[in-house]
Order: sequence, then structure tokens, then C-alpha cells
Amino acid sequence: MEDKKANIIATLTVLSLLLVIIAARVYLKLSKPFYLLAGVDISLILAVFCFLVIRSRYNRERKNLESRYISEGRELRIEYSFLRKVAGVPTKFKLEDLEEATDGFRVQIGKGGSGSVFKGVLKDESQVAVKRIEGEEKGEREFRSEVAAIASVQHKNLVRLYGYSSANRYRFLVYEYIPNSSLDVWIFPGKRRLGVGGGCCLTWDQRYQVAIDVAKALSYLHNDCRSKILHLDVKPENILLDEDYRAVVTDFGLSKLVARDESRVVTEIRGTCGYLAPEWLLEHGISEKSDVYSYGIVLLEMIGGRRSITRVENKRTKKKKLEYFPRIVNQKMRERRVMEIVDQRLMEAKEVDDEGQVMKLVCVALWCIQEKAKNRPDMATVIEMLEGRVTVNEPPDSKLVVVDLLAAAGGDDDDVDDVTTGVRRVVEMPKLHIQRGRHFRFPSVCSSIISPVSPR
Ligand SMILES: Nc1ncnc2c1ncn2[C@@H]1O[C@H](COP(=O)(O)OP(=O)(O)OP(=O)(O)O)[C@@H](O)[C@H]1O
Repeated sequence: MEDKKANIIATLTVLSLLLVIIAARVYLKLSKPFYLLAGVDISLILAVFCFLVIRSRYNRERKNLESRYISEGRELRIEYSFLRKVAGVPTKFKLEDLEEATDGFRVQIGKGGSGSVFKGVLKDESQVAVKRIEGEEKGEREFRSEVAAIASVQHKNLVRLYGYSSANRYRFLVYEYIPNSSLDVWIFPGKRRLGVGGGCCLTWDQRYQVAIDVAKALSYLHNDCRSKILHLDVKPENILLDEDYRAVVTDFGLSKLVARDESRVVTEIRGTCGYLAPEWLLEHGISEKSDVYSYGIVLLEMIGGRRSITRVENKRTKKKKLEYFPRIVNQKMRERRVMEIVDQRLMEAKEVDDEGQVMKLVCVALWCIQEKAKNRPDMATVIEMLEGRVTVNEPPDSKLVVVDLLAAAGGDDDDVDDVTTGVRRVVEMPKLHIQRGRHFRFPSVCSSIISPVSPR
């Protein structure tokens, strides 16, 4: 605008100076005053030209410099945000940023125990999943532990936290977006992806790879971080699949940071029924082996394409009772009939021909769900087993009584939906007392469901 103004003034000045010369020529003829005036006029016109040339050069250079600074600034900003991402420093977002990114929280891609998850796109075009934590006190606790735990971790099989926001009554966590939903929709028939449809089935090889990926993520959390991180909510809903169907573990809402030298911690019961290790009930304190247990249950669910606990109806009495899949697997493994427990859809598609590999996965799973935590392998050993560097021996026989009890503790005959759907429900757990002679006293809610209780 200023440039234009200056150009107009310069042009008008030149024109008026030319007019002065013409007028002088008419009135003064070729007299001495005319030459004097013409000389002054021409010098002024030349001065205006020089001013215009210098000014335009100056402007050009200024513009060049400006655009260089802008692009350098942008590069710096990109570099800064890249470094933040690489260093894993979560950004504090404004609520308006998240509203804009999610288009007013329009596309919901998930719902869990602590809130809803929405799809969004940030200004730098990265796709994100924005988790809106709902609920007052519980939400605050989960929010804090999630930020604390995940802010410091960097592993390709663990979800990345881009940032967070704490505005009004909601708190938000902003994660990288993982496109292929969670493992449950890929292994359990009939499960649907929110807003996308359903009926998906992961191949055997993909399942085996997912088993290795999750083991690596957990091993990293247990062994390679500054503090030991216990996830404490390992289940198919918290295992996301990326574009190549590789696993990315998410949801650190229940996780716990533990000092390296602490072998066990005592904490209130948290987790999802069906995936809780027996030590939660026995009140001995929990450890990373509690994650190993939940992982073992997930392995069994991947092999069988079914939940570890299902509700079955007695054809004769029409009474519903809970069926416990790990016990069936244990029995089939001892009878060397492991192929009978493999997901029927995979068998029909003739996808699984390596019985040895099935046997290996079953044995690893049964090792992981050993009732005594010390008998379970650590996650690093599980990786070695799955990748074939360590021989997998047959696990000791186990009645799985305590485990069965824990599974059942989430619901009784009329109310078992939560235990059979993987929805987190931290129930008032029945206290299990160890009496002399090592008998267990079972509370009434469970006594009708569990199978033979024997002194152990
Ligand atoms: N980063 C992500 N990318 C894509 N989808 C996601 C992402 N995070 C979560 N989801 C979807 O949202 C669902 C619920 O997420 P999440 O498990 O973190 O919520 P939650 O409230 O903590 O659940 P819960 O506490 O019951 O385990 C997931 O099962 C998944 O389908």
C-alpha cells in the first residue's frame, strides 16, 4: 500500500516538473532563466528516478529477507515440534485447539471405562485420537498416572502421547492416531469397530506377531524404563493395531510407577475382571508378573478367538453359568489336542497348519497364567520363547481355582455381561482368606460358580 502511494507521488512529481519545463519553454522562450529552471527540473526528475530505483531495490531485499525469516521461523517451529515429539515432551493444548482438531468432538472412535475417544487432525496435519476423560475424582487420578507414565516412554509398540489439556470439567489426552482399532474387534466374532462396521478376523501369523509386539512393549515397560512401569490393564481393548496390523499398547490410566528395587507393591484392586492375576485377591502385593498374567489371558483369547470367560446355558436346566476357557485349554494341551481350541474361523480358512507353533503359544500362555507369580516367566523370557531362542517346556498342571474365582468375581449368573465383554469394572472384590492348612474360604457370591474347591 505504502509502495503504491510513493509511486503515485513520484509520478505526479515528475509530471508536474515536466509541466513546469513546458510552461517555462512557452513563457520564457530559450532565455537564460528557462535553461536554469530546466536544469533544476531535470535534476529533480533524475533525483526522483534515483529515489524510485533505490527504494524498489531496498523493498525487494526487505521482502527477500522477510520471506527468508518466515521460512526459517517455520522450519524452526517444525524442528521444535519435531524435537518435542522425538523427546516425548507432551504439549499442553488449549481446549479451542482440541475443539478445532476434532471438529467439535464429532467423530467418536472409542469408548472405555474412563471416557470417550475422538478422532482429530492437528494444525501440523498429524492425525490424533483425543481421549476425553469423564468423571471427577477417578478421572483426575487416571489422568495424572497416564501423563506421568507415558510421557517418559518411547517404544514403537507403545502409543505416543502428543499432549494433554485440562479444561473445565473434562481432561483430555492427545495420542497419535492408530488406524486399525483395537485387537478385540479383530479376534472376537461379532465385535464392531465404532462407526466403521465389523466382522474382521486377524490371520494366525498376524496374531503371532501381535503376541511378540505386546511382549516387547511390556518388557520395555518392566525392564528398560527409569522406573519400572506396571501397566495393570492389559487386555485386547487396550492393544491397538496400526496400518500393518502391528500392535501398539495403549491406556496407561491404571498404570503404576514402581522403583526398580521394589519387587512387590500393595495397591487397591484395579483392572478388568477376567484379566486380573490371583495375587490381587490374595493381598500379597502385585508386581510386573501381574501384567504377565493378563498377557497370558490375552494370548489364550487370541488363539481361541473367544473371551476367557463366556456365559453358557445348561441345555437341561436352562441355567446360565460361566465357562472358563483357560481351563479348557489346559486340559486340551495335556491331551495333545491343541488344534481343537484354535479359533474356528482360522481352522475353516485352513490358516493354521503348524501345530508345533500353536502348541508353543499355548504353552507360553499357560506359563504366563500360572497361579504363583514366581512361576511365571518375565516378559523378556516370553519374547525369547516366542522368537524361538528359548525352549518352551510343558507348563505344570494347574487347577486354576483362584484364577477361576477371580474371573467369576466380576459378576454372578444373572449379571456377567461385564466379565464377558472386557469392559473395565473394578468390583468390590470378595476377600479371600488363607486359613491354616491352606484352605480358601470362598464368599457366597462365587461359591456357586467355581468348580471343585480343593485344599492346595
Ligand atoms: N490412539 C488411538 N488411536 C485410535 N483409536 C484409539 C486410540 N486410543 C483409543 N482408541 C479407541 O478408543 C477405545 C477406548 O480407549 P481407551 O481404552 O484408552 O479408553 P479407556 O476409557 O481408558 O478404556 P478402559 O479404561 O475401559 O480400558 C479403544 O479401545 C480404541 O478403540
